[in-house]
Formats: sequence, structure tokens, C-alpha cells
Amino acid sequence: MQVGLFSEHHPEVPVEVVAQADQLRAKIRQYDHEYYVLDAPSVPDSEYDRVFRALKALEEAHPALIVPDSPTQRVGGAPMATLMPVRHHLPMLSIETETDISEQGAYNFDARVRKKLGLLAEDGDIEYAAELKFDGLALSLRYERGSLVQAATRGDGEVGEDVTHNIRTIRQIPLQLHAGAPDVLEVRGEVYMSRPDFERYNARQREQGKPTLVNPRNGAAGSIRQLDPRLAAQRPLSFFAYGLGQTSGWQVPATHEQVLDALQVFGFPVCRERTVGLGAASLASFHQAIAAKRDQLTYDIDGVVYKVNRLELQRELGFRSREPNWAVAHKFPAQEELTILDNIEVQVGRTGAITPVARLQPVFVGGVTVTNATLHNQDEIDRKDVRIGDTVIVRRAGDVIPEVVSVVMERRPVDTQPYVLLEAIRHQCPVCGSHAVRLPEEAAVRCTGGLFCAAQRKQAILHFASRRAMDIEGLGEKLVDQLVDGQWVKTLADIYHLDLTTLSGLERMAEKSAQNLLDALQASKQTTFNRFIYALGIRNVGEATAKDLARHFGKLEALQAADIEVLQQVADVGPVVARSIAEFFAETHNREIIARLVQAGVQWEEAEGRQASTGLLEGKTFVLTGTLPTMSRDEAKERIEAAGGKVSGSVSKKTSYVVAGSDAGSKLGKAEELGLSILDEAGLLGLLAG
Ligand SMILES: NC(=O)c1ccc[n+]([C@@H]2O[C@H](COP(=O)([O-])OP(=O)(O)OC[C@H]3O[C@@H](n4cnc5c(N)ncnc54)[C@H](O)[C@@H]3O)[C@@H](O)[C@H]2O)c1
Ligand SMILES: [Zn+2]
Repeated sequence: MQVGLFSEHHPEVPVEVVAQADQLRAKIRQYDHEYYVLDAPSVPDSEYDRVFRALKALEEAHPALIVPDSPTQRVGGAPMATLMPVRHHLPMLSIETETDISEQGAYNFDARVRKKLGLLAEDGDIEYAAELKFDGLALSLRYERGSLVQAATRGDGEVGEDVTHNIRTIRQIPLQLHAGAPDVLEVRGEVYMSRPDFERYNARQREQGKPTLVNPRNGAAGSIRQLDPRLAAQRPLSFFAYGLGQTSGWQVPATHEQVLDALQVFGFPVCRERTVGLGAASLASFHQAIAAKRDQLTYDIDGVVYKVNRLELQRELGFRSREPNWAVAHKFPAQEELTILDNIEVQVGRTGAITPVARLQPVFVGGVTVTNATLHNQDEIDRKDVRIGDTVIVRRAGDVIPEVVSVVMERRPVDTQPYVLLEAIRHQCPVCGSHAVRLPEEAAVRCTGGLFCAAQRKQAILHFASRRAMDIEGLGEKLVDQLVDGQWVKTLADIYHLDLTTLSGLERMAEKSAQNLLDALQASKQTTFNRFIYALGIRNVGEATAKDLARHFGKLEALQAADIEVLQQVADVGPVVARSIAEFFAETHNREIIARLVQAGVQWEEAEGRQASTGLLEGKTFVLTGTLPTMSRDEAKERIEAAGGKVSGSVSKKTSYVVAGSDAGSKLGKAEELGLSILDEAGLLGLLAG
């Protein structure tokens, strides 16, 4: 060993090692504060764990370094000053992490437990309970005589925060226990946000231009530690019970497995993914089985937890400063990792949305190597201030596409520039060169190329051919892929110029089906004006609007010539819809394609759109929900519209009638809430009959 300078306080440890430990502790203290107090971590857990392990390794090599307030000796962070402190009757500990994520990890844990208990090979295998390690926030729920009296976070393990006001908004947590509950029962478990709830919440926030949650764990922790329970109530949270705190007036079962069974009987959600087995092999196989299933679970887990099953043995094993000796967390590959963002490129989607995509230095995250991640849209880039050259946190969980969740600002290189998508593409669609725009009320940048844009062509053709548009039977997804990829169809109008030789030369296309398709194409040319408008796939123009437009304008020339003002004279056409219609017809490519469609023989009776209705239901708006006994939903809709009524998708005060069949959903509930008239099929037929 090099004999050099030694520290004053640790005479046996070289100063540079002391300095290194101090540096690591300062980092950990900063990360802990961001994570536990601010609920805003700046680095992913994987990075935190690396720093933590480095400190642990230093302390193991130089035990004199260990001080009682080292992060390796304590749990969590200080409670938030704004919430009331709660002293735990029994401390809430952490769990030791097994560093070897291979199956060897299970064997290491078993070996440590056996050694501590002084067991020999002939003493037989230990019984273990294995369960999931949920990635949320630990809670202690206290029930007295069956009623929830207090909910507390872990805090530093001794003193947590009172979050009862927020916990009461979580439906999965019983306020009252089923009969037979003990005098005092403290239940420990994890509050979490499911992935679908997280995705839905973020999608809605993104749509409204509001801040998104970084990950489900943060979403859960952030809402539980709010002061205002209304904020917590807006975020959908769930709960899993996994253990006990203090109890009294109860014969506590003999094993962990039986404790969980009992909690389930009392009314707590307990995760089904758990098992009990003998020895390390059973643990290793659980680890493997869950790893294979991880992506299909609807919530985040960061590993599995092994616990000695018999509580008597747990007591014998006891605990150290921050973790029990009878449990271990056996992790999986991290779902969030650090990497460098090399470039931002764009992709044009099937609806013309131009989305920014991050090109990343390859990084192993969520079990796969990731090189691309979505950045969603300009608003998200602005909010996260993502720049080329940044070190970013990438998240890949479940089957959701990888996403850049945040930037590690500390590591931003000098000379970076904010990224502006429209400027980067010079206001042009990179696929077709059409003008790219961003509507003020929209997050997305869009290509205005419409039917001309190859990226949008396949989708446009499928929509054009669909049953309620031009109704071209046999023109399905596989065929459209071949036609567009093979350059047979460059614009929509080309489909009417396909011939038998070309079609029967395609993969899996017999002459008979080729001829059938040609017949279907021919038949589709005779259509109605409203179907044709709908078939063009103009943004924001659905079937109902297409009908209104057909009825109002009667002629294609009139519709094409209408400006935004004139368009808004049509019932139900607001400024947004009017603008997308005007923009569509303003694009030269689109006008050309329409002209070619007409040239190819597409025609309709000009008057059809104005067909006289019986007028019986004029001015009435209907909402359909559930399955009607004899009529299909389309049929009901057609008959209502034929009688002059309107069919809308959502219930509001303006709804005249809600027609409800079996398995009616939330719309029926809403209708009842608003006190609207609710009809069954017979009632609707009655109205139609006058
Ligand atoms: N990114 C950051 O800046 C940052 C900062 C601090 C901590 N962290 C992360 O926090 C974690 C360390 O903190 P920790 O001490 O809470 O350890 P931990 O989260 O790894 O393990 C203990 C916790 O596991 C939870 N748990 C989940 N399922 C469980 C089950 N079935 N049985 C028992 N407990 C279960 C409990 O909430 C318990 O408190 C690490 O993952 C670390 O990366 C990250
Ligand atoms: Zn384009």
C-alpha cells in the first residue's frame, strides 16, 4: 500500500479515499433530497444505485470510514416540513439489494440467511415467500377497531409524514375493514400508479399542453405528498399490501404467506404474483418467471423480493440499521437509464403528424438495447428543454415505445441550442416537401400534403376504401402496402387505373380475386356526395360533418370554393373544422387528385346529400350506448338521421335522448346524472313511427 498522507479523522484511511467518500456522500445527499423531499429526481435510479454501491464498496474496504449518518446507514429522507410528522410504532425499513441480477443472486441470499442461522446442509431447505418489488411509495396504514385512522409515508424510517387526507381518495384502500378486524392493525404496502393510468394521464396532460409526469413512481409519490387532497384525487392511484406493522388483539399467523392471505380477507388488495417455495432454486425460478412476464404487467416493478416465510425465523434473524436480515430485493435490468442524445430527427406518421425522434447512443434499458426514443412534440421538447448533445434519461417500460423523460442539466455541454422542430425541417414535410404547419390549438406539427404525402398515402387509401366511405371490398391493408411500396399507387386516384395484369402479378393475388377487386372498384365509382367528402379523409371531417357539408353545399365546386367564413355557416362547423377543410382544398395536390378521381369516373347525384328527411326528429340530438336487441348501431344511426335527427358521440346537456341497450356504459350513468330522457329500442322505434 502506498504510504502517503492520511486523514486526521481517519488515521488509517488515505486522504484521497476520504475525499472520494465525501464526494459520493454529497452526491447521494443531493439525489436523496431531490428524490425524497422534492419528488423530482435528476438522475435515474440506476445511476443513483451505482453511486450508492460505489460508496458501499469504499466503506467495506475501509470500515473506519463508516459514520452513523452515512447514507448507507440510514433509510430514505427527512419528512417534508409542511406535512405533520408521524412517529412509527415499528420502524419502516428498507430492503437490501442483491447486486447480482443473474440467478446467482437468489443463491447468495440463501447462503447469507443459512449462515446467519448457523444451518448445515443436512438441516434442509428454508421456506421462502417470493413476491414482486413494486416501484411506488411505501405506506403504513393504521386501523383501529376496523377503521382507517392514519396513513403515513416511510420518511426516514422512524418518522414519516401524515398523508391520511390523500390516502382517503384512493378507492382501493379500505376505509373500513371487513368483520373480524383486530383492535389495532398496521398494514404496510406500496401505493403506485398503474402504467395504463400513467399513460392516459400523460396523454391528457400533453393534449392540454400541461406538464407530464416523469414516471409512474414519481406520479404516485408526488400526489401522495400533496397538501391538497383534490390534487391527489385527480391522479389515479392503486395499492398493494405486503406486510404488517404494529398489531394488537390479533393472533398473528405463523407465516408471511398467511399474513398476506389474512390481509386479503380483511379487504386489502394483495398482488396475485406471489409464491412460497423451498430453497434458493425456487427463488431463482420465480425471478426468471417474473422477468419474462414483466412487460405484460400493468404496473412497474424493479425486481422481486424474497422473504423468509416463517415469522419466528424472521425474528431470529432480526435486522441491521436500515434493512431486515430476512429479506432481499433481487432486481431486474433498470427501466430508466442515462445516455447521450446525438441527434433529433423527425418521422411522418400516417395522419401527417411530424414527430421528433431522439437518436441516442445505444443504451441497455428495460432489457433491450435502445437507440431511438420518442420526444412526442414541440411542447414536450420545450418543457423538458431537450437539446442535441444532452445527457438524457430514457425510459422503456412495458411495450410502450421508449421515451426521453428528462435532461440531466448538470451534464449539459456548453454551446447547445434549443431545438425548434419547424425550423429544423425548414417548414417542409421531409417526406413529400409539402408545407408543414403547426396549428395554434395543436401540439403536433403536420404535413399539409394530405393525399399527396407518401407517409399518409396508405392510411388515406385505406380510409378511402373503407365501408362507410367508398366501400371498396378487398382493398385491405396487405394489398395497400404492396401497391404503395411497389409504386403502383402514387396518389389516391391511381387505384382507379389498376389493371388485371398488374393486380394478378401481386403476391397472393389470384386472377379471380384481382377481377373481384376491379369489379369492386368499378362499382364504387357510383357513390354519394357525402360519402365522397368523408372518403377524402380531411382532418376533423367525420361522417356527420361530411353529411352536413354535402347537404349545405350540394356541389363539389361550391364546397371547394368556400372560405373559412362561408364554411362556418354550416351547422356544427366551428373555426377549427373550417380551417382544416379550407387548408385541404387550398393544397394544389389535393385539388389535382380530386380532379383525377372525377376523371376516372367517380360520380354522385348532386341532390343526394339534400335528400328530404321526414323531419320527425329535426333538431333532436341522440346518443347511442350499449347493444340494442335488434338494430345495429349503424342502422339506428341511419334511421335517426333519415328522420332529420343527429347522432352524437358524447352526452351533454344538449342531448335530447340517450338510447340505451344492454351493457350500456358510462354514458348511461352520465345521462342519469343530467336527468336526460332515456329510451330503449322500442322507445326509439316509437319516436321514428311518429
Ligand atoms: N434517482 C434518485 O435520485 C434516487 C434518490 C434516492 C433513492 N432512489 C431510489 O430509491 C431506492 C432506494 O431507496 P429505498 O431504501 O426505499 O430502497 P428500495 O426502494 O430499493 O427498497 C425498499 C422499499 O421497497 C418497497 N417495496 C416494494 N415492494 C415490496 C415488497 N413486496 N415487500 C416489501 N417492500 C417492498 C417498499 O416501499 C420499501 O420501502 C432505490 O431504487 C434508489 O435507486 C433514487
Ligand atoms: Zn408530407
